[in-house]
Amino acid sequence: MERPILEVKHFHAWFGTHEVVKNVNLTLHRNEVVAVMGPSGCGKTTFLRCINRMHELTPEARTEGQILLEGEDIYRMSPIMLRLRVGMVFQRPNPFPHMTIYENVLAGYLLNNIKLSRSDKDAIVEDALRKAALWEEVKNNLKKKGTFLSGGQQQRLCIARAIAMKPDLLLLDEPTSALDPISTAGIEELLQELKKNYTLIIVTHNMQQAARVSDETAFFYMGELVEFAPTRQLFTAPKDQRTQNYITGRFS
Ligand SMILES: Nc1ncnc2c1ncn2[C@@H]1O[C@H](COP(=O)(O)OP(=O)(O)OP(=O)(O)O)[C@@H](O)[C@H]1O
Repeated sequence: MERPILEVKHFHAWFGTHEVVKNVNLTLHRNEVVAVMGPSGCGKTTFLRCINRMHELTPEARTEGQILLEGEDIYRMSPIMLRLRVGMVFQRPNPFPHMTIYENVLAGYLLNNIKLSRSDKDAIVEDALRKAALWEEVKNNLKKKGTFLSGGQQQRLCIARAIAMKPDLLLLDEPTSALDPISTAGIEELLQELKKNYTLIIVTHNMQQAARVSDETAFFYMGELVEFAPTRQLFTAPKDQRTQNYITGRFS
């Protein structure tokens, strides 16, 4: 069997003395969509931010344990190199306002001073925008600012920006929570396409969304990974009472 893309081993995260991720163990394989679900404040975003080492940017934040990306300990890599391999899409679409659509897609290269020929740039921009299902809508407006797009289009632009770097792993933190239902459906459809080429971890509050888009679901409660299972199994036959309580709406 091929090596897992991500292995999380006895992993903890703190803000000061407050432990918000508690002894998480998890193994992820390629070309899967994994949903991370759980009540507000249970540590979903913090966990995601540990995977690309953004957590440590907060003063007083610390971690313990291991996260291996293709067998390599991410806490022994340079955070900059790691973030080239682990893309992130945030809750609110955040294209760079001073950049054109074209430059936004290439932002990871531009900001890291990675030199490319004009033809390479054109090819990367077209490929990433096609994969993000945005090319047809913007191909004649590449010199316009990214902020001129609708919210759903801006989020697809942010996805294009992340996949332009050809990441091993794409992290999405509630990527549809600021979008209307039609844009949300568009992004969910896109996730199914993206999984052919990428491994995705999506934090979501929305159980229906987790059920629709993911192959596996991780249920967090008060910092603990309570249950990690194929999505259908987790929703139809949860093993833990806390998962059962959550999916039947006994707490939110
Ligand atoms: N910058 C911070 N400094 C201190 N504590 C924080 C910080 N960010 C989050 N926390 C705390 O860490 C815990 C986990 O927060 P986190 O945002 O990871 O949860 P979440 O499950 O993603 O919540 P939500 O679904 O509401 O976004 C919470 O108790 C929160 O108050």
